[in-house]
Amino acid sequence: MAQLTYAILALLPAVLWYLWAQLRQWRFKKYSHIPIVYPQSLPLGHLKLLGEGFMKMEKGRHIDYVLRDMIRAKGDPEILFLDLRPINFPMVIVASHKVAEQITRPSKLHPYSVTKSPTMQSTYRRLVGARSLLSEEDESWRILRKRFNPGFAPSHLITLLPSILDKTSTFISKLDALAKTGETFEMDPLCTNLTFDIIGQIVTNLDFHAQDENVDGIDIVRHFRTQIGTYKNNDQMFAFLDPKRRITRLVSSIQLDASIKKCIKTQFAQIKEGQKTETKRTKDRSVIALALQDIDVLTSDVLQSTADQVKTFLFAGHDTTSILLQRLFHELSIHPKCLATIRAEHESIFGDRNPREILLEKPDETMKALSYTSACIKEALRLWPPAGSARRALPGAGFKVRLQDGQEVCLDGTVLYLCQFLIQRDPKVYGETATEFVPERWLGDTDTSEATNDFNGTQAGASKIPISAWRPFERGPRNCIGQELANLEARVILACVMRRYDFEKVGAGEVVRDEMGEPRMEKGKDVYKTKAELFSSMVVTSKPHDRSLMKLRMHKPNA
Ligand code: HEM
Repeated sequence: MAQLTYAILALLPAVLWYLWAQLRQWRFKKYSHIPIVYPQSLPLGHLKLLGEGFMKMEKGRHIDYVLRDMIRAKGDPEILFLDLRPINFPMVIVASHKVAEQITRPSKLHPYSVTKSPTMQSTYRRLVGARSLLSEEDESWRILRKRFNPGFAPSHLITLLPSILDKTSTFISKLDALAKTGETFEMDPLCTNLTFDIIGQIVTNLDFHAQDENVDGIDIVRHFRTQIGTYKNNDQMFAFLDPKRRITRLVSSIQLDASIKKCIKTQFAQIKEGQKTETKRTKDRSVIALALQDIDVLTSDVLQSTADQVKTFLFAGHDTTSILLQRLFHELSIHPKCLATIRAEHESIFGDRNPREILLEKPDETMKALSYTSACIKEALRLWPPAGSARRALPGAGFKVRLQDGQEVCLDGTVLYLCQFLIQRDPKVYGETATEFVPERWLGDTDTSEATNDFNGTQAGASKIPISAWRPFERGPRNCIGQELANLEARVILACVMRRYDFEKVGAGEVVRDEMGEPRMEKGKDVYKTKAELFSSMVVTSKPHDRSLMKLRMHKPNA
C-alpha cells in the first residue's frame, strides 16, 4: 500500500505538469491561428475582460456597447476573438460587412450559409420550439422556407393593407386619447400590441385583440406575454440562477404550445374545406394555411411542427417591428428637418385626405411614393438593428474567411456573432456621420427588399454604400422572410401618424430646452440636444431600455 502511495506521489508532478500543459494547449493554442487582439487569462480566457467591460457601463446596456468599446480601443479590427470558455463557446465578433458577407452567402461548404449557432437554439427553444424555421438547417429548412415564401411575396403583402390599416386605426384611437390627457406613457407596449395584432392576423387569420384591454384577448396573447416577460435584460447566461423564472418560462411555454395547437386543430377542418375550392387569387396565404397545405391528417408530428412555425412567426414578426417604430418616433422627434421633410412628403401624397383612403385606392403607387419615409426606415434600421445573427461552423468543417490584408482565417468551432450594430456604424463605410441619423444618405437607394439580397455584397447601391453594409434583416439564404412586411407596416403606420402627432420623449433621450422652453440644437447639426442617451438593452431583442417613455400632442400644422 505504502509503495503504491509513493508511486502516486512520485507520478503526481508529472501528471500535474501534463494537465497544466493540456490546459495551456486548450486555452492558448487551440484558437491561436485567429488574430488575438486581447490577451487571455489561463483560467477565464476573456470572461473577466468582458465582465469588466460591463462594469464600466451603466447597468442594462446591450453587450454591443461593450464590444464597440473593446473594438474601438484596438483600432477597429474586422474581427474580435473572445474566449468565453468554460461557460460558453469561443466567440468571434464580426464588425466588418465584408467578413459578414462571407459567412452569410451560400458556398459549397454551406449551401444555405454558415449554420445557426446552438446558442440561439438553446435561448429560444422555449419561445419558438425546436423545429422552428429560425433554427432548422439544410433540407428541412429549405422545404419550410419554400412553403412560406408565397405568404411574403410583395404581390400578396399589398393585399394585407386593409387589415394593417384596421389595426393602425385602433392604435391611432389609443394615441388620440393619450394626446388628449398629455400624460406620460410607455410607447413599447402600444407598438408591440399593434404589431402583434397585425402579425396575429397574418399568421392565423384571427383578430388577436392584443390592443384591446377591454376584450380578454385570445389565450395565445396572454401566454406569449408571460413567456416574453421571463426574458430579462442581458441575463441569458445566468438565467439558471433564477429557478422561479425558469419555472414560469417552462409553464407558459407549455401553455402557449397548447393554446396554439388548439387554434390549429380548430382551424384545420375549415382550412381544408377552403383549400378544396380556392383559386390562385383566393388562396389563403396565412402562415397556418401554408403550413397545412398538402396535409390530410393532423398527426402529432405535423401539429408540433406547425405550432413551432406559428410561434416563430408570431415572435419574429412583432417585437422587431415594434422596436423599429419606437426608434423612428424618437429619431424623428429630435431631428426637426427630417420631421419637416417626412411631413412634407405625406402632405404631397395625401393632402387633406385620410391616408387610409389613398393607400387603399392606389396601394402600389402610394407605397412607392413614400420614398423619404422609406429612407427614414432604412436609416433607423441601420442605427438601431433590433435583431442580429449568430452562426457556427462545426469543428473540422474547414470554414475560412479572408480578411482585408489577405490573411485567411479558419473559424471552425467558434460562434460567429454578426454584430449589425458595429457593422452598420462602421466609420470606414459611413464616414463622419456613421453614428448620426441621416436618412438623406439613402435617397435613390431606399430598397430594403429581398431583391437587394441577390446582389454581390461588395457592389455599391445608388447611395455608393456597399449593399452588404446594411444588413438589419441579415443577408443570404437565411435572411429575414418578413423584411418586406416590416417595411410595409412601418410605411403605413408612419403615413398615418406623423402629421397627426408631435411625439415628445420623456426621460432618456428627452430634448434639452432653454429658459423659454425652446429646444436647444446640437452645435452645427440638425438634431436637438438630448438628456441621457436612449441606449438599447437586450431583452430577447435589442430595445430602448426605458420602454420608450413619451408624451404626445395633436399636431397643429402652423403652430
Ligand atoms: C424590423 C423588423 C425585422 C427585423 C429587423 C428582422 C430581422 C431578422 C434577422 C436579422 C433575421 C435573421 C436571423 C438569423 O440569421 O438568425 C430574421 C429572420 C427571420 N425573420 Fe425577421 N425581422 C423583422 C421582421 C420580421 C417579420 C415582420 C417577420 C414575420 C413574418 C419575420 C420573420 C422572420 C423569420 C421567420 C425568420 C427566419 C427566416 C429563415 O431562417 O428562413 N421577421 N429576421
